[in-house]
Parts: sequence; C-alpha cells; structure tokens
Amino acid sequence: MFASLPCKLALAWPGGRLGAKAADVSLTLHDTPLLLGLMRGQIGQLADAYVRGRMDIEGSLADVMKVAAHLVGDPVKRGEQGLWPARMRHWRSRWRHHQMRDARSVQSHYDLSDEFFALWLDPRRVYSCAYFRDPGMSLAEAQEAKLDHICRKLQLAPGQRFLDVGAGWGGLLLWAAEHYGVQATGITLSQNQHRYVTQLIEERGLGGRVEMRLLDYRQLPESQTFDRIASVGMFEHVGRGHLRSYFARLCSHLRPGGLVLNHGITAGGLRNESLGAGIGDYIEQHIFPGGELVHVAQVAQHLAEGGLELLDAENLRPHYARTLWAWSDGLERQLEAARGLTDEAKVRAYRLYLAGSAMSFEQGWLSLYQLLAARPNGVADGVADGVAADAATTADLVTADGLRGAQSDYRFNRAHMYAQTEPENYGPR
Ligand SMILES: C[S@@+](CC[C@H](N)C(=O)[O-])C[C@H]1O[C@@H](n2cnc3c(N)ncnc32)[C@H](O)[C@@H]1O
Repeated sequence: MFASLPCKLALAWPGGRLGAKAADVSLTLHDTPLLLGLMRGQIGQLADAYVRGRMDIEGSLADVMKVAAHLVGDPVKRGEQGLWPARMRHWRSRWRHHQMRDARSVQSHYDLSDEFFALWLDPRRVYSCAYFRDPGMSLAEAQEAKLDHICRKLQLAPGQRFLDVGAGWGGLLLWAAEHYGVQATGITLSQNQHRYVTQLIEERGLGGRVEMRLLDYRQLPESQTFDRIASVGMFEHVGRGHLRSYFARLCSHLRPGGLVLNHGITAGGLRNESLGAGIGDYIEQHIFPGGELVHVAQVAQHLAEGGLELLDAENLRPHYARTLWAWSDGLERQLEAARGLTDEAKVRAYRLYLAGSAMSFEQGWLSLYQLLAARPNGVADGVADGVAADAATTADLVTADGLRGAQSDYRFNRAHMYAQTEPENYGPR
C-alpha cells in the first residue's frame, strides 16, 4: 500500500510505527481500530476521527489529499451508491426534506459565524464556484467574473424583476442591482445572512429596489413572478426527491419566456450520487446535513419535468477545484483566528472539507454545472401572471447579443481549462 504512494507517508499507532522518517504526511492514530479503516480506504472514517481528536495529521493539505485520493481509488468507477436502492433513496429524500428540517440543517451550516466565513471567502463572501475567466485572476476577481457571467447569461436589463434563490451574503443580488439595474429579491434560510444583507442594502441606499427575505423557496407567494431567476449553490440542499417540484416552482415563478440559471454541484458519475469511502457520511455529519447530489443528466431530466427548456450547459468543474483550494489556503493562513471564532473540532472539520472537496473536483468525483433554461412561451399553467404579450420568444433570447457574447468567452475558457489536464495546473499551488 505504501510503495506506490504519491508522497512520503509516516504512520504511527499505539505501539507501532511505519514509513518514511522525513515524511511529507504523518498520520498518528490514537486508537488501533482506525488501522482497519485506513487499510480499507475509508477516508471519511479517518476524517471523522481527526475531527474528534482520535487522530492527528501533519503535512500540507495538498499532500494529505494526494494520499487520501490514493487510498480511496475511484469511487466513480466503483459505483458506490450506499445501501439504498434508487427508489428508496428517492422516498427517503422526500421524507427527510421538509421546511422545518431544511431550515434547521441550513442554519446549522450558514449561521456558524459570519466572521468565520469571512476569513477565507472573498470580500463579497460569495460561497460558490468562482469563474477564472483569465487564469491569472485572484479569487476576488474570479468571483466578480462569475457574478457577471451569470448576469450576462441571464441577459439582465434595467427594470427586470430578478429573483436570487439562496442569495447567501448578497454577492449576486447586489451585483445585479448595481450593475444591471434590476429590481432584485433575494431569499435565504440563514438568519445571519438575512441580517447582513439587509444592512448592506440599507448602507448602499438600495432600499426601494432590492430586498432580502428570510424565506424558504416553497414559501414564495404563488402569484409572484419574475423575469429572471438565479439559483446559485442552493439546489444541493433541495434533495433528489424534491428536484422535480423545485424546478416546477422556479418555472411557475417565471414569466413565459423568462430565463433561469441553476448553478450547482452534481455527482461526477451516474452511479456515485453518494460519495463512497465514507466521505458522504462525513459531509452529512460535520458539514452539510441534508445535502444531496445527483448527476447532471438527472438534473436535466428534473428540469424538463418541471416544465423548463434547457438552453445551455456549462461545466465549471476545474474552476471549483481552484476556488476550493483558494478557500482552503485562506483558512490555512487564518487557523489561529478561526480557532478564536469557533471550536477546534469545527476548524478541523472545515480544513478537511475544503481540501477534500478541492480534491474531489480535481478527481472528477464531483462536478459543477451552470444550466441556463427558459420557461417556454407555450407553458401557461395559470400560475404566471399573464405577461406573455410582452415576453420574448425563447428563440429571440438564445440569439440575443448578450448570450452570444457570454458564450464566446466561456467556450474559449472551457477549452483552455480542460487543456490543462494535470490537477497541479488548476491553480497556483
Ligand atoms: C452555498 S450558499 C450559496 C449562496 C450564494 N448563492 C452564493 O453563491 O454565494 C446556499 C444558499 O442557499 C440558501 N438555501 C438553502 N436552502 C434553501 C431553501 N430551502 N430556501 C431558501 N434558501 C435556501 C442558504 O440559506 C444559502 O444562502
């Protein structure tokens, strides 16, 4: 097991020691049964042991993750689905996700501490994959490029009614209002985010045009419709059993001919919705309770079943690997400050979550898609507010200059990022 490792590893456990003296990565197990988890490549179990102080890790997280990837092998090829057959997973997800429980899960993550997130996110606190339009961009520049990329794909224009579902700390909401002149509504389940963005709106004098609401997406009044909707890094919280009704809701809140952009994480393969090697359990327990991922093919199906017409799909997987390494490096630089804001177990949990997620995107275990879709003019289900007369046809929208412009630079960028096949090239590490 040690011979073909990508870097030098030292391993110690009660009463034993193995491996290189001058090691890149040292693992100290404080109880012997963890050896079994190590042999079986159960890195989720090891990560849990690290959080609970049953194990210590030394070495750069980049090297630690190289070792972890080696131990796991390829969960995409192994096709791990957990113990539940597809039908059961669907119904389990339906049962698990209801408004009260989702609010609890979401708040347990996002309401940890605004200052903690601010330590390693960019100044706008955008908490989703950035877009490194030019390879030399900083994280802050790449986040702004992402916000603009989304606005251009959606062809935002002054006066349009724009909804941001899962608006976080307001990055896109404020960018769209300030740069594109839209009437913007954001919703979130996080009390901290709601308070923070409401204050920003006031400070910037955007009160009449921008509002942030503390609301579940299922609580938006049925009669409220928008010209444009964005959902960025949010649909991972919805649950596979609710995706169809989630997209149907977005469709019903769009005017006919309106556009929606769904940006989110997908499973890297059709058969690894639940990441193997115990990783999924680790994320569920320590980071995102209730988070669920499906493959983009299934997202496209749910989207169509929800009444939306898919116009364009862009894969940003390499961009998320780079974003996550930037977050991870940011946290590593601020460990002492982080320990002052939350407990040691949380800091440990986030160290492995950020670096481990970066590795998962590098490996292709996870992916990230922006899906641009429209509510076709023909879909009139009584929920929309009858503005079809002024709605452009979908054909008009696809050929409009804005989308063509956005497409030409991202097509180029996609080819550029994929030309760099080695993970080392994802970012300046
Ligand atoms: C990963 S953050 C992304 C935030 C923001 N879009 C960004 O890119 O920075 C996910 C957001 O989704 C929100 N969210 C999750 N489930 C939600 C729900 N059921 N209804 C409304 N918002 C939800 C969270 O409160 C949080 O603001």
